[in-house]
Amino acid sequence: MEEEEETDEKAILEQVFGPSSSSSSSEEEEKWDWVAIEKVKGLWICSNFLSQRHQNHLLSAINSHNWFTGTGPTTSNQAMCFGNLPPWAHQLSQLIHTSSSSILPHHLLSRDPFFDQMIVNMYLPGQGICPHVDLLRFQDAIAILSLESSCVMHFTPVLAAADADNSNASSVPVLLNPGSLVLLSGEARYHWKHEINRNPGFQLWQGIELEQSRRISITLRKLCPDP
Ligand SMILES: O=C(O)CCC(=O)C(=O)O
Ligand SMILES: [Fe+2]
Repeated sequence: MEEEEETDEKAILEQVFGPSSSSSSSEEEEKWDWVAIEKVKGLWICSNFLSQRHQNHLLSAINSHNWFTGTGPTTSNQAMCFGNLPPWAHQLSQLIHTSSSSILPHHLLSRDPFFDQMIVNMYLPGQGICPHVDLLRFQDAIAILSLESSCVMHFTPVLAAADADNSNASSVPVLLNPGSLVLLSGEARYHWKHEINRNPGFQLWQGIELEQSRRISITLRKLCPDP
């Protein structure tokens, strides 16, 4: 990483999460190890996007909205924001922008705001999301931050999806651990479906079934301009 980028990174992290205390400074040294998922062009994962302290900070910001604290059958498991994001989400968006400056094409990085729509999803063990391509009302470059519980997200080519055997064979698993950020752009965003199946037996990573607890995800996207 260039020296200037490192300074940027530190400044934004401090702006978002406050200055790091010396006791936790070694844990705070996030280097943003972006890994390209080879089989899915435009799919990137950064497993160490947020330290534990930074994850806790975000979780308390989310909890302060009381989105998921209701009881009974009408309890919501999703919160959506359009346009004006809460300050913590706006800052997270800036952090994602800085961190992805060497990955995303310039025409995506130069848009302002970078993201203007957010969904926060809360999944209990066993709950996931069916295979889908995100709606075309959203532009390219979608970011998903994971908190609390790990899960495996599967990517399947849109064209293979109709043929069950073929789609299983070409499905690409990606581990989303807490604190990780996944970026979908280009082919990964438009030509691959993504899915999280948390039914018993499906959350396998390297042959071992993941232990599940509540999972929270923050999805950030940018709306297309009105036609
Ligand atoms: O919760 C996640 O990790 C994925 C959410 C998602 O794919 C969506 O909201 O379109
Ligand atoms: Fe999605």
